[in-house]
Order: sequence, then C-alpha cells, then structure tokens
Amino acid sequence: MPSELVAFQNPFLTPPMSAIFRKNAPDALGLSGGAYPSPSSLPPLSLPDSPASNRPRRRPYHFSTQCATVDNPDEKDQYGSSSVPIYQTATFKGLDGKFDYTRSGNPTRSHLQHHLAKIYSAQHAFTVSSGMAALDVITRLLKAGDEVIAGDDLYGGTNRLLTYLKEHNGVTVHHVDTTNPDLIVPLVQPGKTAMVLLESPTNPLLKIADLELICNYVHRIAPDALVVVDNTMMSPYLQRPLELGADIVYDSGTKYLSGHHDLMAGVVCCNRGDIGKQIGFIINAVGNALSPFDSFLLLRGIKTLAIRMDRQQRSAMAVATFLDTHGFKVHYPGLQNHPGKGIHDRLANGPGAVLSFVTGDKALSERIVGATRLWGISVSFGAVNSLISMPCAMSHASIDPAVRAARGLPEDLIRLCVGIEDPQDLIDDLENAIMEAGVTLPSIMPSIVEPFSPIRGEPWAPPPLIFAPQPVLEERRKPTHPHWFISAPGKVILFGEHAVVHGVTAIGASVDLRCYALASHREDGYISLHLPDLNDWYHEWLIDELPWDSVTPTRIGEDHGPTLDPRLMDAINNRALPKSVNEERFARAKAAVTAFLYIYMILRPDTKAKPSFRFTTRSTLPIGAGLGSSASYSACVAAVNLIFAKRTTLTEPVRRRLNSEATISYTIKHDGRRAIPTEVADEVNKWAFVAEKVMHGNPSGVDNTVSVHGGAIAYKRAVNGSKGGMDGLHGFRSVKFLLTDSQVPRDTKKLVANVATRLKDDPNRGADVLDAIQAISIEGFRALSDPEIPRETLLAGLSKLIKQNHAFLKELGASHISLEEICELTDEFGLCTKLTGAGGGGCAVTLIPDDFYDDSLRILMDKLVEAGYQPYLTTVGGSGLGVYPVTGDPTPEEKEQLHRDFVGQPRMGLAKWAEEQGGWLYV
Ligand SMILES: Nc1ncnc2c1ncn2[C@@H]1O[C@H](COP(=O)(O)OP(=O)(O)OP(=O)(O)O)[C@@H](O)[C@H]1O
Ligand SMILES: C[C@@](O)(CCO)CC(=O)[O-]
Repeated sequence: MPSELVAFQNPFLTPPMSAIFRKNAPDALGLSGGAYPSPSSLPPLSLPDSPASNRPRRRPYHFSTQCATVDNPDEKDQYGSSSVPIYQTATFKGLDGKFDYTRSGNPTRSHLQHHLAKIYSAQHAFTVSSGMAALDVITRLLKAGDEVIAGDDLYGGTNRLLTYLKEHNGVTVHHVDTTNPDLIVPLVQPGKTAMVLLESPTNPLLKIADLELICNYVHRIAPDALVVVDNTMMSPYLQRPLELGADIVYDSGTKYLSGHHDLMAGVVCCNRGDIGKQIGFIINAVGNALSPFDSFLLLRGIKTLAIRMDRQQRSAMAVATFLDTHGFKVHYPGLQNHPGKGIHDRLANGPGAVLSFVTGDKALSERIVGATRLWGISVSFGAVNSLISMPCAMSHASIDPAVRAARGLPEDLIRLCVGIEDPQDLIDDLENAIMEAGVTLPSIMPSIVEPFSPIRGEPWAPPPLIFAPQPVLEERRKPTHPHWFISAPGKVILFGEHAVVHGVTAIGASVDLRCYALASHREDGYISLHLPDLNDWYHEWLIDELPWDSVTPTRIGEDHGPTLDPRLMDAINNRALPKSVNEERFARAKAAVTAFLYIYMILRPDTKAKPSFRFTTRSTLPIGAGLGSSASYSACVAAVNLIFAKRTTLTEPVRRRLNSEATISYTIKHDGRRAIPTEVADEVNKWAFVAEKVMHGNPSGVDNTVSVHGGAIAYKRAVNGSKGGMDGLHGFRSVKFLLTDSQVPRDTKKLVANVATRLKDDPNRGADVLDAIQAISIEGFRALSDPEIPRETLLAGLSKLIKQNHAFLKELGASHISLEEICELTDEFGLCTKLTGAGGGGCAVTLIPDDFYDDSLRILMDKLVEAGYQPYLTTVGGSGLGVYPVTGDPTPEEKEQLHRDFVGQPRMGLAKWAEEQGGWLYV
C-alpha cells in the first residue's frame, strides 16, 4: 500500500486531506467538457424554399407537418409574426376592411378556420364556442317534421340536445345501433330523413360504425339527408369523415385538437358550399363564434396534435392490452378481439386514446376509480393528462338510467382517456388502484411498454408488446396456487443494536440480500422442511403424529402472548424434533426447525385443519453474521404459515368474477412497490417476531420489522411501560455501505444475554451507555430525516456517529478482535466502521462517502479479503417481504422439478432466478 494512504486521516477530522480517495466531482462528471453544442452553434432551421422549375415536384406534406405549419397566404401578418396574433378586439375601424365586428369575423379565428379546413381536407371550417354549440349550429338546419337517425351509444350532451329538439321542435329522433347498417337502412326515408348523426368509435363503448358504408346507403336512399359525424374521439389526424362521404363533420375542439383542457371550442367542417353558407349564417346570427383568445389557444394546440395523438394512442394500446390480458372486458378498437377492428382499420389511421372496460361490479369500479392517483377523475377527454371516469355517473349521467340500461350502457363501465404521461406509470397506477380496490392480478406481463419513440409518417401500428405466454381463460378459472414463493431481506443496523433490546431507539435498513422460501401443497398428510443452507437438513413429519395435545391454538385475529408457550416448546423439543438436530453438523438447524414447528402448530385455528405442504428455504445472506438471516427466515416462516393456515388475505387467491367470462386472480411483478397491504405486513411481522423469540430468546423485534417492512426505519421496543413503534426514514436509501463479514461465527442469543448481564452488573454505567446510544440514534434519525441537510455534512456526521456507536458497543462487550481489525483497516482509508447486529464476530458496516474513489474501494476490499474477511458492497432500503403465488396446475413431476431447481441454484444466481420466476408482490 502506498505510504500516503497509511497517513490518510478521517476527512471530518482533517478536511483538506480528502483528495486522496475522493473524486473531484465536476471533473468526474465531465461537466467541464463541451459534449453538447449550444443552441447558438446549431444551424438555423429553414423551411423549404419555393421549387425551382428544374427541381422535382415536392410531395404533399404529411399531416404532422401540416399541423405544425400555420400559414395562410391570404392573410399575411403585417409584421411577419411567427405566431398568429390575438386580435382581441370586438370591432374594426373603417368601412371597407375585411373585418368589422368579431361576432362576424376576426383575423385570429379566420387563421384558425383556414388551418382547420386544411387539416380536415374541408372546403369550409367554422369554429364556435363549444362542441355542443357546433351540434346546435348543425341541428338548426333541421325543421319541424324532420327525422333524425342517431346512434344508441351517444355522448350524453348530444342525447340531451336531441331530446330537446324532439320535445320542443317537432323533430323525430330514432336511436339505433349504428354498428349495424341493417338497422339504419329501414329507417332512412326519402323526404323525411333529414339527418343521420353518427359517432365512430362511439363514446363510451367504442363501438364502430361503418361510416363509409352508411354514407353510401343514406345518400342512395335519401339524397337530401345529411350525414353528420361527430369525430371528436378521433380528431382529423386519425379519421377524416368528409373523405368517407360525410356531409358535415364536427369536433369538440376542447378535446384532442386543443389537447390541454384549457379552452372550450367546437369545429364544424363541410365541403358543400350551400351547407357552408347556412352554417356561416347561423353562427353569425346566433353569435356563438369562437373568441379571439380561444382561437389563438386552439391554433396553438393543433400544432402538436399529431405528436400528442401518437403518444397517447400508443399508451392507450398498452393500457388496453394490460387490462385485456388480465381478464377485463375491454372496449378498444386497437385490440384484435374488438368486433369492429376490421372496419375501423379501414376508416381510420389508428384506434385513438380512449378506451373503456367493465369490472362486473359497480362498487368495485367506483373503488378502482377512487383509488387511482395519476388518472384524474374527470369528464371529457383528449387532454395531455390521463383521465378516468364512470360515464354513467358523469358524462352520461344526463341519460335516464332506464334508457342507459336499454342501450346497454353498463353501470360499472370505466372510461379511460390516456394522456402523454409515461405509459408504465399509468399502468402502474391503474394496477395499484385495481389491487387497492381488492383484486389481485396475474403475473403475465414482465414488460408491457416499450420506451416511447415517435413514429413519423408511417401508418400507425400497435407498439410491440412483450408478453410471457397468456394463460388461456380455462386456466384462469382455476386459480390454484400449488406453490408460493416468499422472500424477505436481511438488515443492517446503523445505530442502536443491543441497546434496542433495552428500549433504546435503533436505526436499521433492509439490505439487498434475502432469504427465499418455496412452499408447495402436498396431499399426503405430511409436512416437510428442507434447509439446504444448513448442511442440507431435511425432515418430514406425519402431521397427525405431531404433539397436537400440547397446542393451545390461536384463533384468527388473536395475538400471541408476550412469552412463548412453554408446553408447546417442551413438546416440540421432546416429541417432534428429530434426532438429527443434535448432530454437530446440524447445530444451526435446531433453532430454525423449532421455530418452524412452533409457528406451524400454534397458527392452527382448529387443530383439525392441518395443511400439508413442503417448505424449502435458501438464503443469499451470510447466516449468523449479524445481517438478520434469522429474521428474514422468520419472516418467510411466518408468511408461509399464515398463508397455508388461511389467516391472511394473501391466502385466498383472490377470486373475483369480473364479467361473465373471466375470473382474475394472480399477481404482478412489483419491483419493490408497496403492493402488500400494511395490515398483512403487520400480521406477518407479529408472527415473525414470535419465530425470532423461538430462535433468539429475547429479541427486540427490530430485525423482523425491517425484514418484513423493508426500507429504513427507526425502531423502538416497548419496554417497562414505554411506548414502542416504528418510523419510516427516507434519507438512507442512497447511502452506500460496505459490509464486511468477519467470518467469525457467533450466536445472537448468547451475545444478547451477555450484554444484558453487563448492564445488570454495572447499572449506572449501563444506563449512561444506553443514554449515549439513544442520543446517537436520535441524532442519526434527525440527520437522516432532514431534507435540508447538505449531503456531505450528513455523511460526515453519520460517519462520526458510527465511530462513537462502535466504541459503546465495544464497551458492552459486543465486539471481537476480528471486528477491531476491520475497523482499523477501514480507518486507514479514512472510513468509519462499526459492528452491526449482535457482534461477537459477524459483520461490520462501513459508510462509503459518495466521492470515495472506486479504485480505493477496490484496494480496501482486496486488503479485507487478504486478511480473511468477506466484504460486500450493498445498497440498503429495498423492499421488505415479497410474495409470489404461482398459479397453474402442475403435475407432481413439475412440482418436484421446481423444488430441485430452487435448491440447485448457485447462491450467486438465486436472486435473479427467483425474480425471473414471475410476479412478486412486495410490502
Ligand atoms: N436460510 C436459513 N435457513 C434456515 N435457518 C436459517 C436461515 N437463515 C438463518 N437461519 C437460522 O437463524 C440462525 C442465525 O441467527 P442469528 O441471529 O445468530 O444470526 P443473524 O440473524 O444472521 O444475525 P443477527 O441476529 O445478529 O442479525 C441460524 O443459526 C439458523 O437457525
Ligand atoms: C443484537 C440485536 O439488537 C440486533 C440483532 O440484529 C438483537 C435484537 O435487537 O433483537
């Protein structure tokens, strides 16, 4: 080792020396380099100049180019302004100008209408104050005695206006299922039918009407009838009904055209001059033309229409597929199973970004809608933000419930309007809401959303989705859980071990090393336990031969008392433990087996209900090294037994009939998100603590609490009437730690007992030491929860506290010569170390500052290995208890194979293998 490294001192004691192991942050990040050109160094963007005669003819611009290029050669701005100005004026001076009064005409609105006509391929475009104002203008073309044919799945507002016309203006309205042209044809009558009002896709059931075919039929039978299409769901980017033969198309500009829900607007477009003239006249007469400011906003929104829509419909496809794959009945024309997909694909350039689905239960739908966080509960659609609604209670509430029912509008229908947020976030939020509402979902989608990449010009195609094989519906109907995977992390205690047993606050966090368990149903009346990490210990018991006469069963909801049941402990020791646990090589197994049997037996609410299963555990944690291997094992034992005893909601493979065909159950991969309810975690933690008591005698409960809840916590045990509890901590997660296993075996139970004896032998000094450790923990807690504290100060302060805490633990007799050597070795690198866990060997924890050189760390790790220790670099604060209920109906051979695979995984590959098995739910 270079001599200057030996000379290096703690940076907090002598700050200027830090340069030896620390990085110079700005240089390390390369911030001084000029990797990105500054905007001023980029060539200016130039629009195409006018074609010279010898150049090839330019192709027409694509839609997105047209949207972005607002240009009206007839109305050039006098100053060449790049953005159309807002002519916020009611009147215009002069007698011969183009404009006189804004109700009749305004340059901003005129620009907008020119732009809309261009993108709608229309001869005439008008803008009014809302989508309903657009329909009002159009229906003013009707007169008493006229007949209108309209869909039966119409927007509530449209329905309301038609009802008004029926009741007050003598217009007859026929509602039919417009997805079936055969139902329309008999209603079309020359001389009588004045208007056929269509939506496709319909709102909110996303039914498809063959606009082209219907236009054809109607015009042949009743040439004077006008086919009017509400194109709001599609926008002109995806569908241009005038090109399909419609006479008038209208659009609520409030939706996709604007895209931001910051204005109300309606658009009316047509090709026929006579209709255009009438519409222009009505708008001027009624006075509902769009205001200059809203015209400006709408023009601005249209520029990004194509790019928004691309993104939104890609995400909608992902959301629809997610729901569909999980057994919901989804209405979305992008899905292969949509009955109108073929027609829609012919009429439109994409399925759009609105979809709806049913859950089979109105209350469940309400809970799902209420539980979403990212999806705004709101009427309307088309904005950049995603919205969720229940049409029957919101946008379609104005339709009489009986009429809604007659038109097949389900009360439990949820409508989703997908925005531009990250699609994975949207799916995650929906998935969480569904689960919060009480449904567990299947694990069949390891990755649903590819990263967004915009498409240019080419026809829309659904995003490539990556799926694991979908279970067929038949399989979904029998959601048996032949296997359960469980896992729980180990922990590192930063401050307060040992003292925590006596009521002092401890601070601990989960580490990314875990205990894994696999439990499978057996049908032969045996219970078996396999501990491959403990010299491959295995035993199976005939369940009926266990000492049931010594069990006082704990009823569901009842807690275990503060002490272990001595009768049961005796019975297990004397009548259930096989002789093998007394063999030297299985010395570590005894406690683990006793804890398993104790929990298995005491959790029987009824001694007749004795589930038969096999239980195998593996750990990536060093066992008995102070990293909470026993707590993570205890958490697995508790969870599995609660599951098999049907004492937690996780036991019921949540079966919920969602609609007539599908049943869903199963789970989804959660990547550490909180998907197991806190009540379930608390229940598991209670019983994990009981298992810890069996193994440790007098544990504080900190280890199992960290293991079950994950993350980082401050934990206080309730002692002598003082209140206990836990508090989450957030500033811990990003701190890097080196854990060094001294490889010296030790026994937590004995060490805890030794410390207790010391405290008793010298109570005054003992009280001072406990007070000092309490002060250290509280100071650590305060610093870790203070968002304002500069990171460097935080890490420096924590390092000092680590050093101080270790000195007190040494005084309590919890250290070991090997731990002292690790402290010295790391101290040479200016780092602070303490024992963690019970000490007496086991592991030491060293805080690694952010700017500590990787090379220095490597040298340090090499030195530790040379000295016979095993260092691990770890992250802290990850997920707690994880559960993965495997679904299916495996053969006995397949069950056997899964256990063999589990046992056969090398320790290094175990975490990855388990993760790849499927969808884990985490606390
Ligand atoms: N994967 C496992 N399989 C079976 N038993 C285990 C497993 N991991 C831990 N144990 C049980 O836990 C015991 C180790 O507990 P001990 O408390 O001594 O160490 P630790 O939990 O790793 O450290 P600390 O309590 O200091 O955090 C083992 O002797 C064994 O009985
Ligand atoms: C030594 C101890 O404080 C921590 C063991 O990880 C014991 C306990 O709290 O249960």
